[in-house]
Amino acid sequence: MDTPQRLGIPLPIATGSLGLFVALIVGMRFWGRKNHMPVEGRTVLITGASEGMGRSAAIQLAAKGANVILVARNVGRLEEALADVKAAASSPSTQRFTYISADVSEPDYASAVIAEAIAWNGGRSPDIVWCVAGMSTPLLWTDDGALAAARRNMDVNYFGSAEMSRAILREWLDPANRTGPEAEPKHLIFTASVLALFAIVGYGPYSPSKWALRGLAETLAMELNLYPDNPVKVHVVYPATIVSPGLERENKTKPAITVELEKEEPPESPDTVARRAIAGLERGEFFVPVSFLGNLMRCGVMGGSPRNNWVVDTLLGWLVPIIYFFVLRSLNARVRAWARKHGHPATTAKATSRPGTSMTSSVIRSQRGRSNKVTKPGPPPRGRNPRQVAAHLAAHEDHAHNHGLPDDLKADPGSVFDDVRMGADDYAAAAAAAAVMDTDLTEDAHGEAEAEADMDDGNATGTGPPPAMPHVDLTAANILANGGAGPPATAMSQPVQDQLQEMQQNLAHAQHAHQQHQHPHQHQHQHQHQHQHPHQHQHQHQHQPAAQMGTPQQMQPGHQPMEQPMVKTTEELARDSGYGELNIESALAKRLAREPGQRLAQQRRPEQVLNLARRSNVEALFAHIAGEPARVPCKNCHKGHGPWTSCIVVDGQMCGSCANCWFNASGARCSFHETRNPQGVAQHPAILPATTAGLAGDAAYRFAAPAHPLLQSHGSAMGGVAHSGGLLINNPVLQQMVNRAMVEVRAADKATRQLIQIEIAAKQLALQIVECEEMVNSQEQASGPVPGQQVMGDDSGA
Ligand SMILES: NC(=O)C1=CN([C@@H]2O[C@H](COP(=O)(O)OP(=O)(O)OC[C@H]3O[C@@H](n4cnc5c(N)ncnc54)[C@H](OP(=O)(O)O)[C@@H]3O)[C@@H](O)[C@H]2O)C=CC1
Ligand SMILES: CCCCCCCCCCCCCCCC(=O)[C@@H](N)CO
Repeated sequence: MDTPQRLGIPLPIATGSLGLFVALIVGMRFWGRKNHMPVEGRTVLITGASEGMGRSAAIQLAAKGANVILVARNVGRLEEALADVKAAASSPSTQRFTYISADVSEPDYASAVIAEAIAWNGGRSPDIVWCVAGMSTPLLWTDDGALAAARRNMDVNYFGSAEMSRAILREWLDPANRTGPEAEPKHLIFTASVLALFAIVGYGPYSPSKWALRGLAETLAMELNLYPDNPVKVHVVYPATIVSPGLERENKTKPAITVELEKEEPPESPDTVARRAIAGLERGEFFVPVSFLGNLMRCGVMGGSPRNNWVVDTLLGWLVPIIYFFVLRSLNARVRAWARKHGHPATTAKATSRPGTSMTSSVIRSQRGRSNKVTKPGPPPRGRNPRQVAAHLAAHEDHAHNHGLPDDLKADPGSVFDDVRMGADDYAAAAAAAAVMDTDLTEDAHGEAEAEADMDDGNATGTGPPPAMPHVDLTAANILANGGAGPPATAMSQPVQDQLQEMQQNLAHAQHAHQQHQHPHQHQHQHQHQHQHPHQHQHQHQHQPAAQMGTPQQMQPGHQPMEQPMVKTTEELARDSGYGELNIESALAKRLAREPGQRLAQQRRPEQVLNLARRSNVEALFAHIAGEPARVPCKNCHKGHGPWTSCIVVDGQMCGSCANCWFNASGARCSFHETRNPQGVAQHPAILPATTAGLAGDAAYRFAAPAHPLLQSHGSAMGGVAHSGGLLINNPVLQQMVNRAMVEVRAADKATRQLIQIEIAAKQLALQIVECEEMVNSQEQASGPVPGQQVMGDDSGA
């Protein structure tokens, strides 16, 4: 009775409530003895089964005759746990055990896990799924990293279980898997915490994830009534403190006041908690508390929750407010007393186990490369008043997820991508910080690798390698620009634009074969394409000599074996770009001339004749062909200066300037050059790490062949025009573009890849919409509306 007294509950009330509780529980025993969750011969899948309560549950269920599938990330620990589970089996000859390594915080992890489990289980889904995997990062809400920790806790605790529950329910509830209402129900078990019922200071990053879980579980408890022929029972376990490896980890960031208050609920061993939880599950409870206080808390929050027992729950429910009357007064008084004694939490970081400094260093440590808005300003200077410090921390962190994009857009459209990337960096750093909290503080050798893995998963939510979708830098934007009355096209876009224009014109022509009013230039395209085999296809861009593709021979890489990479040297591409004999004199020019070229040089003003007698201008030309595109163009290129259409840099060359600014001016005006430090180029955040090596023999070209969705969508937009297939794919410019994209994507880290994908998706959407608009417009412009059927007819006739 020590606890209630410390909580300020008068003894009579404490004994009274306990007596009532015990009487009711004892009473319960008489009218509910059936085992509602037999496990013998059933298959149980448990996430978070390699340590702590999950591991104990796995062992105990094995001892009751279950087949068990353990899920966690770390294979070494899974193997150890698996051995323990096997050793506990009641009939080792018939029971089967396995593990699956998976990270529950990965989006879409669960369906693969369930598929693997079903395959292992002879085609049958597990009968019981218990989501135990979880983590906790206790922090005061204004502590550094609390928001990042909250996201991470949500990803693991809530989404980890949410995804799993969805994957298994889609199996269980499949009409094909009907068992009828009388069949033994499946069991879906969530693991929350008493902190989902009763909040205490310091669990801001954690409690909501468990509250969310409860919200989901109760929703499902009702939703499952929709499937009387696929009976499934939902349960939620509400442990209090479990003495587990997880507890050790969370204690490293736990505020001292939290440590103090949670002493009210005595810690239990994982085995005890698992045993009580299984007992509750066998009693058929929805709401599975595993301690006295846990049960009281449960009765205090019932609301519309399913009842374990209407009589007990109702009576205790009446009692709990009276208990809370004392408990809450006591707890809050203690927190206030704590504050009086220890002062503002921000100033007591050093004196206690508060994580202030270590958290900050975690963030810095796990950060890669550039500084960002989370880490840049560093810890607040000492000597500020505590309120300012707290305000600083809070404002600072909120800012990280709160960019004023519209304003930025107004100020400088070119900065949008940069800004978005900064946002992602912030998130990456935040996730990294959380990841470090999650695992890096563990003592074992896995820590580092896990932190890395976690960090990656924070950076990039996608699973597996990114699809082989090239980053079509700028191209789609230019197509868009071309589609509307937009700004003039820039890098690499003109040939693509032309191709698309041709295709659209072909389409238009097919639709309106007798249309008279044609621009001569367009007309020419049409006549050229109309009856030609795609590989003989040749186009003449009179307005764009610099972008000439060279001879028809060069335009037909499709005739080469696909495995053979088509890589030209920079010098060859310079020639292909329309620059004749060049004096290659300087060392840089000589070196670049031999390097694999990345692109054709396209002039902003095609008619302009460049002075290539100047040695550095040849360097600039070669650099433009051989270099890497700057992530964000320099100010000059952004404004449209310089001879060529894109901003290209060569790592460590041209004093850091881009090729355009090197031309004629030796880089003097280039904003990359401002530091006058050649090394600065590679470090400039706007520039990707340059990786020009290794294109020869690169499989890049093979990836060029499977049509990029962008191209496919145009192919299909052709609506059946015969030669749409080979049109774009055989274009060397496109192949260069794909090769370059390969280089860029290989060099990109996960966060950048995600952004690349987002960018692509955004552009594709835009493209689709604009094309759709154009299609509609062109149909309207034609001699009256043309019904779709007729168009098809015309096509097939063409
Ligand atoms: N300890 C406590 O005081 C309390 C804990 N709880 C909850 O009870 C459950 C068990 O806690 P506890 O016994 O402390 O567990 P531990 O923290 O000791 O063990 C966690 C288990 O989950 C696995 N896991 C963690 N993160 C992931 C992930 N991202 N993907 C897959 N598996 C993961 C771990 O393996 P690996 O790291 O290899 O992936 C390990 O097997 C958790 O949900 C926890 O939130 C509730 C109340 C109190
Ligand atoms: C009628 C109700 C009376 C209420 C008394 C309140 C006493 C406070 C006990 C708080 C216990 C906190 C355990 C945290 C477990 C957990 O989930 C973390 N370890 C995270 O892993």
